[in-house]
Amino acid sequence: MPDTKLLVASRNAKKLRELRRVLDAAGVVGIELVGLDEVPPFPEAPETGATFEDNALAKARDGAAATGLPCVADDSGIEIDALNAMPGVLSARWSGTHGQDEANTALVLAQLSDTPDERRGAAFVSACALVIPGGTETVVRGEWRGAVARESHGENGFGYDPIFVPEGDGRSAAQLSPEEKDAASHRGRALRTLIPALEELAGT
Ligand SMILES: O=P(O)(O)OP(=O)(O)OP(=O)(O)OC[C@H]1O[C@@H](n2cnc3c(O)ncnc32)[C@H](O)[C@@H]1O
Ligand SMILES: [Mg+2]
Repeated sequence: MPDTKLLVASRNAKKLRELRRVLDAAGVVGIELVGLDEVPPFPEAPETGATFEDNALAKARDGAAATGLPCVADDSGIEIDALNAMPGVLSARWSGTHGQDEANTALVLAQLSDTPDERRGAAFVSACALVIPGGTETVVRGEWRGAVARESHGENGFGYDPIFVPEGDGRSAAQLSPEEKDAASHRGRALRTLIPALEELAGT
């Protein structure tokens, strides 16, 4: 039986690499991951949902509708206690332009410049949606608790990783190896709860 193609609908290359790594590590046999660059371009709804779940579902629905393939998508961000859980769904464009990781982290560090250690709590959140054309829709959430550092450290990962220090670790998320991050991260946690739905999709 040929592998079931699963479209992974993300245009963030570093996030896509993580999505693929976690799904591969999950060892779900019978699934072939397909990237957006392997399918004809299609219009994507703006990410204007109020929640990570709304946005993840919109991205996965768009991908499934445009290609007829089962589609998984992630919407994620950082929720900072001292900013009333912002940037949240605005994480990618917090500094005003989409995907400017350094500008986003610099702005957050400036906003928390006088925030004491005990009030620098934060959590990464990932909502992952799996939409099967003519079939089920599954949305799951993973969270990763930590704190916002006072300066950037580390070269790994992407986005806010250099200023996020996971609970129980003195290093930033950008100082973790990819495997260490996947084992603990919001995205790893969310995707691992999708495994039963993925195994059902693969017919295994
Ligand atoms: O929507 P897609 O195409 O998947 O790509 P994106 O980068 O726009 O992704 P989101 O809309 O989900 O925004 C996620 C933003 O939240 C931040 N973020 C999400 N996951 C992260 C992680 O694991 N480490 C660091 N920052 C993360 C980072 O700034 C991302 O740009
Ligand atoms: Mg996005």
